[in-house]
Amino acid sequence: MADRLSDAEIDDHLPDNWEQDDDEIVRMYEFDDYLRGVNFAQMVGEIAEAQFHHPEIIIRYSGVEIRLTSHEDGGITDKDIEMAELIESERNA
Ligand SMILES: C[C@H](O)[C@H](O)[C@H]1CNC2=NC(N)=NC(=O)C2=N1
Repeated sequence: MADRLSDAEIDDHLPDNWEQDDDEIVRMYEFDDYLRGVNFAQMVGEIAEAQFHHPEIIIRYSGVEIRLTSHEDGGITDKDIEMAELIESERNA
């Protein structure tokens, strides 16, 4: 079990371009090519499997939305922040 973060802690630790939406953290990654978005979703899935912490991945024509929460802990934890940071690192690699 991980401790849920306070709104202030979340705000302090959210990577740029990520937002809090109730008990999730959310980021939309825009792509001008649908299959680049699909490939990005695959990469996110591989990170999720490695971390054993799984986001909701919504693939749209305009881009890919990533939504993270810690289901077992009932809210946002360090695991979600770490996943967001890992996804950002891969996206910017
Ligand atoms: C049994 C439980 O599903 C697993 O421990 C993992 C799998 N991936 C998970 N992913 C997320 N986002 N939250 C979880 O609580 C979680 N739990």
